[in-house]
Amino acid sequence: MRVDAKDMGADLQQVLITKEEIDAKLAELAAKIDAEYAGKDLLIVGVLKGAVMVMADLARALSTPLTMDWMAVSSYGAGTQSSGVVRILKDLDTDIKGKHVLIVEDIIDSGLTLSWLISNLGSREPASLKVCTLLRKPEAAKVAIDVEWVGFDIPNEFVVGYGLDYAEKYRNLPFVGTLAPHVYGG
Ligand SMILES: O=P(O)(O)OC[C@H]1O[C@H](OP(=O)(O)OP(=O)(O)O)[C@H](O)[C@@H]1O
Ligand code: HPA
Ligand SMILES: [Mg+2]
Repeated sequence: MRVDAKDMGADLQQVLITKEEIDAKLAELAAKIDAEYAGKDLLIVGVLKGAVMVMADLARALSTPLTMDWMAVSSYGAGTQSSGVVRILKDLDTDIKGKHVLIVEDIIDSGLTLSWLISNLGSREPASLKVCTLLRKPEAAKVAIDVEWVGFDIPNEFVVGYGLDYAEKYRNLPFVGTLAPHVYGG
C-alpha cells in the first residue's frame, strides 16, 4: 500500500520512509544480528516508548533465541528539542551482568539519550553491549556514539510515526514522516 502525504492529514508533511522500506530494512538488519549472536544468549532491550514498533518487528524478524526487557527513559518531554536531562521512568526487570545485550532504539538524534544509556547499562557488566537503531540523524549528533546497526540515516528534521511521537501523538503511523512546521510552531 502506498501512502501519500495527502492521505496523512494536515499535520504531516511528507512520507520519508514507507512501511515496505522499514520491513525490508529490518529483515536485512535481522540477518546480520542473527549472524553476530549465533550460539549466544541474547537479551534485547527496548527503549520505551519510541522503540515499541521496531522491537516488535525486529524481534519477529530474528531467529536467534532471545529474551526481551524494557527500559523507559525520557529526555524530550512534549517538545521537539532534547532537554539533555535523561530520567529513568522504568528500569530493567533483569540483571544484565554477563549477558549479551542489544539496545534497540527508534532514533538517535542528539545521541544524548543513548550515550547516557550506554554508560548506565555498561556499568552493570554485560558480556557485550551493542546498539541497533532504526533511524539516525548524523547532522544532529552532539556526542559520537559507536552504533553497530543503523537502519536509515535521515536529514535533521523532526519525524513522527512508527513509534516516534510529537506530544505523544502519531506513534501508530505505519511509516516515518515529517511533521508540518505549523504543528509545532516552526
Ligand atoms: O538522541 P536523542 O536526542 O537523545 O533522542 C533520541 C531519543 O528521544 C526519543 O525518546 P523520548 O525521550 O522522546 O521518549 P519516548 O520514546 O517515550 O517518546 C527517542 O525515542 C530516543 O530514545
Ligand atoms: O525527530 C524526532 N521525532 C520524534 N521523537 C524524537 N526524539 C528524538 N528525535 C525525534
Ligand atoms: Mg518522544
